[in-house]
This record gives sequence, structure tokens and C-alpha cells, in this order.
Amino acid sequence: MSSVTRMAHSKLPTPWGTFTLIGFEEKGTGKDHAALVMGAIDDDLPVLGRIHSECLTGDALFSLRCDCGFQLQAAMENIANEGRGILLYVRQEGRGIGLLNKIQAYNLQDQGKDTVEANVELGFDADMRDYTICADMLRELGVKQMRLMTNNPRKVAAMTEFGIDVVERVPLKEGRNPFNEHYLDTKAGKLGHMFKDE
Ligand SMILES: Nc1nc2c(ncn2[C@@H]2O[C@H](COP(=O)(O)OP(=O)(O)OP(=O)(O)O)[C@@H](O)[C@H]2O)c(=O)[nH]1
Ligand SMILES: [Zn+2]
Repeated sequence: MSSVTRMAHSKLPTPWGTFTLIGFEEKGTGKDHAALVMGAIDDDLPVLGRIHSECLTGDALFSLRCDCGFQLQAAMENIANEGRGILLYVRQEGRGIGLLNKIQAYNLQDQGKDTVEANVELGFDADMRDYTICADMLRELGVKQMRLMTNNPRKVAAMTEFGIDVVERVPLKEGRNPFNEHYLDTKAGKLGHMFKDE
């Protein structure tokens, strides 16, 4: 049984083109999630896609602590350039620990901890995300094969495990700056993100 219910849709004009915005409700938690779709994505051909975990600070508040806002914009641009694709905007703020805990984690990082050490000090795993809902949203929208824009091999493995065929990983290296250099290096060193050219 699917873990999400499709609830509503509308057009969403953006600087890069007009997407269809589809709202889902997660059964069990009642959390809402969104998909931005462009073009026909249910024709069994590989779809350019992004699974974007919510980052209020980076996506909406222009934070330079991370690369999220830059990745979000680049992913939407890439989809618009192809005229076809999907971006899942998943409400997994702070890798699943929520906004308030993430702010506490940032405070610990201001005192010298890295992103993983801060999570652990707060009593959380380094990454608490569960990608079941992502696979279910993709299935509801008819996506079977993806070219996934990510630097995170765990996302590729999770999608594969949940039955979505990732035919290609498309790197999304955007927005490196002096404020997020250490953060990006920690992700590469401790969480397996791939930033080097393969
Ligand atoms: N707990 C915690 N979460 C963070 C921190 N910085 C960013 N995040 C969250 O991390 C999530 C994004 O994950 P990332 O590790 O940046 O990247 P990813 O999604 O694993 O990989 P990509 O697909 O390559 O972007 C968002 O939900 C952010 O809110 C932090 O220092 N601590
Ligand atoms: Zn971020």
C-alpha cells in the first residue's frame, strides 16, 4: 500500500518555466509533501529527477551554510531546460530532525562541532531520512526510471531498494562558498557524498 495520498494540483509558474505542482499527504503522519512536474513523465522513459530535502534556511532564507538553495535552483533549471522532469520537495527538514533541532545543531557547529558530531550530540543519527514516501510519490506519478540529480549515493541506493530504477546519477555540485566548504567536506568524508569528478 502506498504511504502517500495525492491530494491536489495546480500550475506553478517559475522564472524557469511553468511546472505542475502536486500536493501529497503522508499517511500516518499527515505531513504534506510536494512534487514539481514538467512534461510527460509517465511514458516509461528515464525521467530527470531530484529528491530535495526541505531546508528552510537554504531554500528560502538564502543561507550560505549549505548548498541546498543553489541545488534547488539548478535542479529546476535543468528540468526546465529538458522540458521534462520531476522535483520532489520532501519535508525532511534537517535530514529528518526538524527545524528546531537543526538550529540547535547549527549552534553546536558555531562552537566547532561538524554537522555529524552535532547531530550525535543531540541524540540523533547523522541522517534520519526515510525515502519510502519518495518512491511512493514517484510511483503514483508513473515514474519507473530516473536520472537522479544528487551527490548522495544513499539516495540512489534507497530508490533502487524501493523499486525505482536509477539509470544514471547526475552530479549537482552547486554553490560552494567559504561558509559551506567545511560542511561539504564533512559530507564527503563522513556521509559519502561525491563531490570529486569521477
Ligand atoms: N541535521 C542537519 N541537517 C542539515 C544540516 N545542514 C543541512 N541540513 C539538512 O540536510 C538536508 C539536505 O541534505 P544534504 O546532506 O545537504 O544533501 P543530500 O540531500 O543528502 O544530497 P544531495 O542530493 O547531493 O543534495 C536538508 O534537509 C537540510 O535541512 C546540518 O548541519 N545538520
Ligand atoms: Zn541546506
